[in-house]
Amino acid sequence: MLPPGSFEGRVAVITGGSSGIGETIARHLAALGATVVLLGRRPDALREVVASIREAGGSAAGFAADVRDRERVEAVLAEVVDRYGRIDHLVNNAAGNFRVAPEEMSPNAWNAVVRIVLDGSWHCTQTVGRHLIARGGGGSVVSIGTTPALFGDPDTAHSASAKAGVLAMTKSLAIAWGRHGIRLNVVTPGLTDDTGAVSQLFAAEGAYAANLEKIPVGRHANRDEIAEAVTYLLSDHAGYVTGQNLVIDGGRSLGIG
Ligand SMILES: CCCCCCC/C=C/C(=O)SCCNC(=O)CCNC(=O)[C@H](O)C(C)(C)COP(=O)(O)OP(=O)(O)OC[C@H]1O[C@@H](n2cnc3c(N)ncnc32)[C@H](O)[C@@H]1OP(=O)(O)O
Ligand SMILES: NC(=O)C1=CN([C@@H]2O[C@H](COP(=O)(O)OP(=O)(O)OC[C@H]3O[C@@H](n4cnc5c(N)ncnc54)[C@H](OP(=O)(O)O)[C@@H]3O)[C@@H](O)[C@H]2O)C=CC1
Repeated sequence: MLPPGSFEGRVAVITGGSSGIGETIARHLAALGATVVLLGRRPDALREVVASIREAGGSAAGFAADVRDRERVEAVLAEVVDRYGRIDHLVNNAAGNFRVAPEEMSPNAWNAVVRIVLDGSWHCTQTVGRHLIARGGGGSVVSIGTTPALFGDPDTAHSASAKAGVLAMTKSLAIAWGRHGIRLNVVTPGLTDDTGAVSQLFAAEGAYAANLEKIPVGRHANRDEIAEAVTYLLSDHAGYVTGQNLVIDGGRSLGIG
């Protein structure tokens, strides 16, 4: 969708870039010229994706990091700046989720998800934001949202609450950092094929297919459709767009709100 070379000379950090939607975002950014830096907990998964991006002619590196670990996040991002001289873009994509009734949820279960989604996004965004401000501004951040953050979901209150926090963080920092030329937006996907969310949340026989009847366009999203929206919002073509939430769910949430 974007002209080739749109991200030439740029460095983009993608959390959870070793699988699912994050992996596809990384592939798109690399194909558009960015050096992509992937963060995730599993070194093997990172190695595999980095190798395959390089084989396709892209520039990529992977760093094992749990986004809940502030010290590790800061150390990794400092190493990225040392190695490449800059960070221009951040995609807060890493997330954890599982279905559990709110009255059954343990404190640790709540914390696991909230600390990955909300705290992890904060750690990465504040660290990258400080770098961008120190270098004189510019740059952009996209965080991945979820429709339950907008409308609620009884089975994933931890995730919905954390993602609602990410949306509020995005709007708040868009105001605070607009004067530095830093833009922040959210992309909110509907259910997307070949992702951890589907295997984690729609594992029951027939559950994923049954969801189709609720989607006006009659199909689930594919990962490329989400990645294209993310690359657009990160790019200079979206230079006047900040603090927004782009919902890409085939119309699923229309009529709910
Ligand atoms: C209409 C459209 C709606 C679409 C919504 C889709 C939104 C999608 C959002 C997503 O984020 S999808 C991403 C899916 N991918 C993943 O979840 C991969 C990463 N996940 C994980 O690493 C784990 O699942 C994790 C639990 C989130 C974190 O792993 P960690 O190793 O840190 O935690 P644990 O020690 O395993 O567990 C912590 C705590 O949580 C309890 N717990 C774990 N799973 C469940 C479960 N299925 N049900 C209830 N509780 C669970 C676990 O027991 C621990 O609690 P305590 O036992 O210690 O009290
Ligand atoms: N797929 C869908 O239908 C939808 C997805 N979303 C959102 O899209 C994003 C991607 O989802 P999806 O592709 O399904 O997810 P996946 O489960 O496929 O991928 C999640 C990625 O996040 C990484 N990750 C998880 N926890 C951590 C952590 N603590 N630190 C660092 N990395 C971590 C995982 O790597 P590792 O395990 O190696 O750490 C993995 O690479 C998420 O934000 C999700 O909430 C929103 C709506 C719908």
